[in-house]
Amino acid sequence: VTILFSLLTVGSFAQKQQQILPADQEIPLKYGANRLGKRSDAAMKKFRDNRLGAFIHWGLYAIPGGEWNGKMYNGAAEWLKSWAKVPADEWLRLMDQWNPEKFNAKVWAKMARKMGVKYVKITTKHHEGFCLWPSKYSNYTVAQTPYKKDILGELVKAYNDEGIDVHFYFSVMDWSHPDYRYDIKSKDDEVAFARFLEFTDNQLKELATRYPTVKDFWFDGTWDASIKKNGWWTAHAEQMLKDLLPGVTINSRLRADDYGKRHFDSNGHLMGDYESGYERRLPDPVKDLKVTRWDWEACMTLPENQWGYHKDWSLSYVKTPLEVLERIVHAVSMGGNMVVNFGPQADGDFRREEKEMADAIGKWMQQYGECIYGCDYAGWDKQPWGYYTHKGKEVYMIVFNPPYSKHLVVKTPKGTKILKATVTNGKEVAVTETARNEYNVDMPAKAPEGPFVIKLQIEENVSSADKYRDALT
Ligand SMILES: C[C@@H]1O/C(=N\OC(=O)Nc2ccccc2)[C@@H](O)[C@H](O)[C@@H]1O
Repeated sequence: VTILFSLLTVGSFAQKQQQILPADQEIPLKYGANRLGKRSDAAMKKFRDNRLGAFIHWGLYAIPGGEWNGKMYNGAAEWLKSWAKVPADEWLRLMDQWNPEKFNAKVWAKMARKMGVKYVKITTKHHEGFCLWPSKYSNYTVAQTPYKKDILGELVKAYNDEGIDVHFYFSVMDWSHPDYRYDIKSKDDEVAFARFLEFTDNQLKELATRYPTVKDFWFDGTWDASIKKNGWWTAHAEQMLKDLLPGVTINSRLRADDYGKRHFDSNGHLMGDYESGYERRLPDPVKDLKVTRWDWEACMTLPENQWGYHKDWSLSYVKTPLEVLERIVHAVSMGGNMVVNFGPQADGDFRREEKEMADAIGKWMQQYGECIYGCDYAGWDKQPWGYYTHKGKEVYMIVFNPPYSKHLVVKTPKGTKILKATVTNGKEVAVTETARNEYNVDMPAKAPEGPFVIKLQIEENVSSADKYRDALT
């Protein structure tokens, strides 16, 4: 009882605090974190340096687009089967209508390149169980639709040809499979779920071998008790993919440890290669600086919560391109990646709002992308005018809120001096030291129309004669 109590206490403590327990208090885990700290290999560096990605949520749900039997549901469109309580066999009959006549993988890839994304995460199979590839382990795939062809294969080739990395979204929870269980409550459940995990292994091996250029697996649909009670399998799935595809990255959402703890194990260590809990939310730039200790990737939707295509976006607020841009910069400023979602229409084209957003982001990234790609957390105190990112000997100021004072207050860490400040077009702006490690960086005389970047040349570990006297309070 004591051991169980202490485990539960540790577990809940770690869950709330994600605190790293002193090594001598750590509990032994067979299926906990395989590694402490960030991965430092080239494949993870590429994942991190990419910084900006796009999500593609595309499946049968795009056909009804949030409406079933004449009733509009304002929940996430890719969950319509659940909201409308549609039986699996009836839902999967949507396959007879799957024939995206406007689909052109090359057009999608060019749109992604113009937006400036360095990787695209594609839903190979969402909760509904419909596979965008001709899986030989399921009857619910593109091969059994009027379209017939391997959509996933076409997309992998088209994106890779544009120099864009491809990541696979994979939902473990599969509403089409008779052996899926939400919980394990009997021997029968155990036997059925074992068959289900074998089916899942087969599909993962199939994806890894058919599409060996895939760089990442983003697991989803892993929150049910059935998975949490099979933490061993989540560790096995990660290792199986890493054996098949050396360098591949795996998100934390796959993992559950010996006690069902997800993302961070019972000792508070991150499982997988990057945290994937920031979905439609971001860490606070002052209160949540703990996230800078590990790799993480956020993902976001344009509406409040629509991943798959929904025909009526008037049901919630739709973010402007500027609001999308600020979230991208916010994530990178805290050492994270940002993945912006697209929910293609059933015909294979994109809705106007998504095309306009991609175009606007692409224009900004073309001019200022150097403050995003390959950049990281600068470690400087957040200021109201915007965000910092850091690369090599440079710190970038990304200005979203220009002040009436016409100068931008910058507080540098102890021993760090600002040598020069230039606007991206090369023009210098004045830098005035106002106090110890405090500066006013002037706004450019003609402030750009929208968010812009000032590049700071810095010198670190400078010990200068301290000309400032602190008040003797
Ligand atoms: C990216 C999204 O991922 C999902 N679910 O994610 C979560 O449940 N996310 C979550 C839940 C609790 C905490 C943090 C994130 C899916 O159900 C949804 O359709 C979409 O594919």
